[in-house]
Amino acid sequence: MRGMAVMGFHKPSKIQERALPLLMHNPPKNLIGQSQSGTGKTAAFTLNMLTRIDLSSQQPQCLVLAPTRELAKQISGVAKMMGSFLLDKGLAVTEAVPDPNNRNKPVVGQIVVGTPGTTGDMIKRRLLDPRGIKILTLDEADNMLEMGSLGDQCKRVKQTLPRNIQIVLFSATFPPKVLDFASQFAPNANMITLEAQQLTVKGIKQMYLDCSSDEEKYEALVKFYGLMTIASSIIFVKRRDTAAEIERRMTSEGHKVASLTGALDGDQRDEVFTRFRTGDAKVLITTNVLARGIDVQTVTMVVNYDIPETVDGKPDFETYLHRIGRTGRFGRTGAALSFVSDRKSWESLMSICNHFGVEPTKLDTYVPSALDVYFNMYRDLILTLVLLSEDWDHVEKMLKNIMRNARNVVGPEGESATG
Ligand SMILES: Nc1ncnc2c1ncn2[C@@H]1O[C@H](COP(=O)(O)OP(=O)(O)OP(=O)(O)O)[C@@H](O)[C@H]1O
Repeated sequence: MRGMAVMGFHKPSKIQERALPLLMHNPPKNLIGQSQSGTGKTAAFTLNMLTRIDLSSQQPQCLVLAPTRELAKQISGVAKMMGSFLLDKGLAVTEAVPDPNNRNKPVVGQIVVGTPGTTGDMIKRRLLDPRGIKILTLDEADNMLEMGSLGDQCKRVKQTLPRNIQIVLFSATFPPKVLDFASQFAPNANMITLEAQQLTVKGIKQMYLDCSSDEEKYEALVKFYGLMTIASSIIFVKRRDTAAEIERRMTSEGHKVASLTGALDGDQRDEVFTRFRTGDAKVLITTNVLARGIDVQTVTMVVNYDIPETVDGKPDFETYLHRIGRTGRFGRTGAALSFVSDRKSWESLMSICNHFGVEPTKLDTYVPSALDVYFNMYRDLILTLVLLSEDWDHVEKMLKNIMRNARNVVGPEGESATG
């Protein structure tokens, strides 16, 4: 309770209120829990672990698996913060993520948070003793149980754990086909699921820019960032080479950007992500690798530079929801801007918006005069950010920037018109 108070949690969210009694009930029962992005699922499963561990032993007792190192580290950070008043009583939280400097170091600590490949490898090499584990939690569980390497790795890890442990699965999305797997992985579980219509993205202002080519997309993106100062934002692309190209162009325009893709090694990823989390770089360019779970509260804008698609080229509803869920967290405001450049990407976006019952606002890229850039192309965005922002210092800075830009483009009349 003291840990939560320090974190500023004064009352539980809906999912916490529903999940906690089910999770903490004795004898322990499995749980499959679904709730919107950014509603505090991490705190729910962390509290369950902190309540159930035996601090007199350093043996691993709770294992959390997450799809990426960034998310595993974030969860371990939450556990350490929420358990900060237990640290002097022997609480230890350890990460099981790739670390070439500590490849042979045994994992101790009641709570272990890892990625499935590395965790499995450590168990195999007897660096992590699975015999005392009593809770297995999968965050982003639908992704973790998908067919393929993540799903296989999770199953393998589970086979090494004692039987009759509590299994907890959380995600914002559980597509029907994965829900079947999930019920096998966590048998007889209590279920908290959302109806399709409850899974909304309506709290986030959604807009799109219709470009005629890839080149126009680049230009529009760079122009967009040239005019706006956004607190922090994430640009999602499909391919690593697009991320590199955007990074190059934006850097040459003087923006401080960070680019994080699977092409980087672990240390580089940590460094890039820290730059973004601390606000040193305001723009993060990334692929779907960071679409899920990441919680950076200053993110007010998500850009879908490429519309998310499944491997077979269909619109990817779940990924869209997870991506835009990086903003608007825990009731905050946020905006999402998607780029389309041909019929296919436009149809994909419309199909996604239709699926979630939202109508995105079209922003105009036609530039008849410099002033129209402000009043047409950016009107909706400016209004959204100005009207909904909670951070008035940021709004003031943004307005000053808009006025300065207007003056640069059209002279003093721009400033008075913008004013
Ligand atoms: N009871 C609470 N009161 C205030 N803030 C909270 C509370 N619970 C969680 N939060 C905050 O809400 C934010 C989102 O929480 P969290 O990252 O756990 O969301 P999530 O549901 O796991 O989202 P996602 O589906 O994107 O992974 C965090 O910054 C967290 O600190």
